[in-house]
Amino acid sequence: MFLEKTSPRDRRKGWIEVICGSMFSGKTEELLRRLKRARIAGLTVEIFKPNIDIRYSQTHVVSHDANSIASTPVDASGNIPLLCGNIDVVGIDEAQFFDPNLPEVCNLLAHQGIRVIVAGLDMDFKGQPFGPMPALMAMAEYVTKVHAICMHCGDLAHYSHRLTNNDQLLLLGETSTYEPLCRTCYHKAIQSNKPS
Ligand SMILES: Nc1ncnc2c1ncn2[C@@H]1O[C@H](COP(=O)(O)OP(=O)(O)O)[C@@H](O)[C@H]1O
Ligand SMILES: Cc1cn([C@H]2C[C@H](O)[C@@H](COP(=O)(O)O)O2)c(=O)[nH]c1=O
Ligand SMILES: [Zn+2]
Repeated sequence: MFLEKTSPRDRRKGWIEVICGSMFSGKTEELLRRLKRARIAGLTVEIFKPNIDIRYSQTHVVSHDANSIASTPVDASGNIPLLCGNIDVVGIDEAQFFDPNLPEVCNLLAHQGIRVIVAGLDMDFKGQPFGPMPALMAMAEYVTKVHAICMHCGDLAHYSHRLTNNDQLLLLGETSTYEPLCRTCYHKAIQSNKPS
């Protein structure tokens, strides 16, 4: 389990944490856990998400287990620093949907002494790296990969298999549209979807 760095002599030293994995792997739960602990520690926390993420709520970050925290929806990563005056910790969910500038924005905030915690899908439904996530993972001090349970065999899952024929990258959804699968079951599912 990720434990916060205690830095009594470095209170203004920032860093980046990334929480990544497939859908249903617990990214949002882990983000909420870290943010709630930061608040318990008396730190000021601000939470952002892309404004296209309206799956469960327009204004809150909500996990599949219905845990939630109020957030500010933004349409571009460049708006985040404008809303971060006097903030100790910044949380960002659904980072895969942000523009390519998000890693630089996170770097800027971390250089300013802010702890930045970013959660997002590392791969899209095709198994390809998703949006700004690979760059964020490269730039972060700490990367935590969490895993769901494969819906076909019960092993650890790290793919998000899409259950519909829609080929667009952006398709909001939950259990009726996606299932987490392990490598073996994902490849079997993809092969059986291919026209023969
Ligand atoms: N196949 C699955 N594997 C693991 N958790 C699942 C699965 N299906 C549903 N869940 C639920 O999803 C929760 C995680 O939700 P959440 O943190 O929102 O995930 P993520 O943000 O990674 O999509 C788990 O605590 C569990 O209750
Ligand atoms: C794989 C994949 C997912 N999405 C969408 C589906 C959900 O609305 C979010 C991911 O949410 P979660 O918190 O990780 O469960 O992303 C998408 O648009 N495209 C994809 O390829
Ligand atoms: Zn499996």
